[in-house]
Amino acid sequence: MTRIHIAADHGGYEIGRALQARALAAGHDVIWHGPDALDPGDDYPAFAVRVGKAVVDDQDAALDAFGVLVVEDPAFAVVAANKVTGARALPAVSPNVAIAGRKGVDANVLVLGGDALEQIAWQTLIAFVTTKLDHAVDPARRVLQIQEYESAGTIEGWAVQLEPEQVAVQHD
Ligand SMILES: O=C(CO)[C@H](O)[C@H](O)COP(=O)(O)O
Repeated sequence: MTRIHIAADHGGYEIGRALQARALAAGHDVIWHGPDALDPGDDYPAFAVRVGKAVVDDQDAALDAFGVLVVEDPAFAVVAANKVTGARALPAVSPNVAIAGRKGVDANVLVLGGDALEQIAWQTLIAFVTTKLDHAVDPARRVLQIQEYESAGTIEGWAVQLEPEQVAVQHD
């Protein structure tokens, strides 16, 4: 069962709640990170950081977890979520964009726009949580380089070299 941490600010509240309901109905372990009700004055950074941190904590504990944020302009919340060490948030307007983000950079937080059609947003979410990082040296090495900078503060050290046998075994 995939755990989905989800939140929305006032720019995406309705779609956020709709996606929460659909994910629950589909059998996922869904955790809503707020707000409790539509608040036209709320601010996205707290939701973005909460969701990013919850996902990273779960992934560090080897849980299958993803984050979903729904806001008016996804780019802003992407910036906030990516301040969490270990978060790799990206905006996606379609399943294909979500799939590319999962395959290319092992993205773990999906940021959707509140003006998205519910059905497209749902298909994008499902594509995101069911696609894996490409089992290839290049994307794996690049994710390791990002992680190297996050943890060591350098971008040219231990993670630059990666041989094919060092890529983690893919589990389907
Ligand atoms: O897009 C957003 C975050 O990424 C917010 O939903 C947006 O900034 C809200 O702005 P406003 O209060 O002006 O409606």
